[in-house]
Amino acid sequence: MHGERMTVKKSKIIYTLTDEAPLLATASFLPIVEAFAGAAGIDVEVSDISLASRVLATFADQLPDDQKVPDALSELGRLTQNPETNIIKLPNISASVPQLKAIINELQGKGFDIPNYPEDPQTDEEKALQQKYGKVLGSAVNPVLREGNSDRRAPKAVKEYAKKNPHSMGKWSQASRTHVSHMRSGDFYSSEKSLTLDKACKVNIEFVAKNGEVTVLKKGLALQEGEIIDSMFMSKKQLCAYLEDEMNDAKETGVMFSFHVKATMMKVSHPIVFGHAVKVYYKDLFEKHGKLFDELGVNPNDGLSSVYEHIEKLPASIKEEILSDMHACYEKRPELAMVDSAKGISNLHTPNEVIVDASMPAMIRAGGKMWGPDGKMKDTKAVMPESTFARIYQEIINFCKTHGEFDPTTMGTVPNVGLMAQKAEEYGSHDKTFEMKADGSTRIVDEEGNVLLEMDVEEGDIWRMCQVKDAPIQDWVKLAVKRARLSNTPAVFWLDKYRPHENELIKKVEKYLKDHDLTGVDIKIKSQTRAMRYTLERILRGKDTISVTGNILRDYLTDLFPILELGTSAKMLSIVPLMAGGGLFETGAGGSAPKHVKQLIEENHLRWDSLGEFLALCASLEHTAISDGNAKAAVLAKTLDEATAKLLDTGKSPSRKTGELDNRGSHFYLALYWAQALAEQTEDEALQTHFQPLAASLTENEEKIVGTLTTEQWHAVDIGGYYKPDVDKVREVMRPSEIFNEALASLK
Ligand SMILES: NC(=O)C1=CN([C@@H]2O[C@H](COP(=O)(O)OP(=O)(O)OC[C@H]3O[C@@H](n4cnc5c(N)ncnc54)[C@H](OP(=O)(O)O)[C@@H]3O)[C@@H](O)[C@H]2O)C=CC1
Ligand SMILES: O=C(O)CCC(=O)C(=O)O
Ligand SMILES: [Mg+2]
Repeated sequence: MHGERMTVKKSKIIYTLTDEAPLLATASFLPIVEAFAGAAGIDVEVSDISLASRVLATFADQLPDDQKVPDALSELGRLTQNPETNIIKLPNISASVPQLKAIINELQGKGFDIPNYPEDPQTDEEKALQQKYGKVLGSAVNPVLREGNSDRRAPKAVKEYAKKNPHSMGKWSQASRTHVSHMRSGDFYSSEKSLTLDKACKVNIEFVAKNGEVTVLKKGLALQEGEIIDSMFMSKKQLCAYLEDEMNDAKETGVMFSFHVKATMMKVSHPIVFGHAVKVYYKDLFEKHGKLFDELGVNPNDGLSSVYEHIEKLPASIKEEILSDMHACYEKRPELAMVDSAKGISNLHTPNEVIVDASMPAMIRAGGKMWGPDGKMKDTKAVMPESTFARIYQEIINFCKTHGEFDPTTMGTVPNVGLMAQKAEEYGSHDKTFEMKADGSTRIVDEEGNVLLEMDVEEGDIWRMCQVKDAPIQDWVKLAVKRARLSNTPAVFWLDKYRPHENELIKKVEKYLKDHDLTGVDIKIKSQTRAMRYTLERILRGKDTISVTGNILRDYLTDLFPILELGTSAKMLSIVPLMAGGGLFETGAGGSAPKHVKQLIEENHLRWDSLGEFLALCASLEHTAISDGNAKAAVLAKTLDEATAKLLDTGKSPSRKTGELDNRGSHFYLALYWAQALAEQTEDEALQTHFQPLAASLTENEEKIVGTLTTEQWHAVDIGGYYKPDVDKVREVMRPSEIFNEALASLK
């Protein structure tokens, strides 16, 4: 033997089941993945990390056996530490409280005996329950799985396609009144303090009241040597004064008001900020009915929807008075940007419908406009209280006003290398974020009693601690150098030396860059506004620039540039090389597109584009080929790449319009082109023979299959639920072509 026989390990890819549009798309695409991957000896295992599954897993101990659900997310989290792990991760809902209440309602209606969410817990039992539900709230999935830094980019074929087939871009006028507003003091940026630990230690987070009484907010937090920690707060007083000023300014100057936060991902701090915006906008309403609202359990952090929800139970006359007082606010306040102007749903309705990473780029792509209450697109004052990152948007708006909108046929591309691993920076601050109950000071104290960081705070301030470990920073610098070298593209670290946290980061970046051979690579460090300006000057000239950023800018920039360059961030390749050696392949850089579900249910058309899934699958197969020595997987990856390019070239991506090719149709074409490419290649004869019958039958039946997939549209369909749709009903809707289904089944 002498090791001559090549041993091929059994390979496995884990495919996640998530929510909304991507879950529906999976019902159609997963059978294709299973059929094709099976030919290379790859098992495709599913892992249900949907919001529904996560809620049910939380209460597994109190559900009957036939309703118990395993804790798939924790298991996946454990697997990220295993070098053999290969996960394809689709976008999932990061739930706000109103969404959590809606899903609890749906699950209870389906016979799952789970408790209501205690919004205002009084007893210890209710407090424990709120904590339990807290684990599924907000961005509860991504931080668990992202045990590596982020590499997001537009693949060459996708960028070329966008250049040849540009999406529409709204016109930017120099007379546009759109601008970004942020706090000038009293925000996290203004108060931030930061340091790098010279030795490992354990710390407590403490609040010291004016009378000297100490409350431990968090106990025994273990920190590593070389870790950067920060302490910062946002002043409630200054935030509310700022919001009042900005609303008055918008009213006086006749510009619309829009509010952009990330209440889903920044699940503790931003709902509070959002709640202040609601209370300030509807100040008269809350002043007059505040006591009643408190009794009813209205929570402004859940948006105006909470007022609507709770006044339902009131007698008609009181309800009408409240609604009339609510409408009176609109007379005094500026127009609000809308989510759905037909239904009167505004930007302040719920905290999850306007999410900054997607909302600002969509506005910039539309020429600086958002929908107004009258259903018309208008200029807006985009309010983003926290100044740390808001300034990049003003910079790009200035640029668009001067140079006009970007031209997708000529503009360069901006890939991103993002610091993300091990819950880096603000992203991991949720369990260290506190709303201050009184005036006093907060401090981070080590076990020897040394105060590491301390600051004075007032009642209502939002204080938080962030941390970033040293190993992820080293890995991030390495990834940046690697991407710069492999793509022969300049890389810019977007770091601001006047921000204490980033000043600490700069020291480490400068140190760790020395570990690499930098000959021939162009690496710079620039403050955020300068980095933005530099990158935009280059984009305009068709030049590419890698942005190397911290976690929040990773999120912002990987929607911003793709939406301008490609029309959507769904077309991004989104790789997370896990630090333990495995691979996490995310599909696109966007979310779960709730609007798409509505169109499917009403008109049986799913406009979700699975290009992100195709790209992730290809990268996952390439990873399998290398890590498992699976040569067939390499052939599958190569042919999938060809099929994806052909799908783009032949215009078989889903259309937005009902009656035209949709998600299901585009999956058919991917399968057809992939089978044809496999049947034609000669690198692996067994695969060639295996796929020839499928290629022949799909080619022969193209018209019939596509006919079924498109003519069935235009009528309402029932999928038996929103958060936990019925599996059989979804299958029926998403896989309507028997001929296609049988052809795939015959491959096994
Ligand atoms: N990786 C993850 O898990 C992420 C999850 N999220 C979560 O997703 C949900 C929705 O977030 P939201 O901010 O609305 O952002 P989305 O990215 O879901 O939606 C914004 C818009 O982008 C377009 N879009 C996104 N993906 C696709 C796709 N595959 N094909 C075609 N168009 C696409 C759609 O435009 P149009 O309607 O014009 O067709 C959509 O309405 C939230 O619960 C959020 O927390 C958000 C980001 C990442
Ligand atoms: O985790 C989330 O809530 C959103 C993640 C996101 O928007 C991103 O990674 O781009
Ligand atoms: Mg994002």
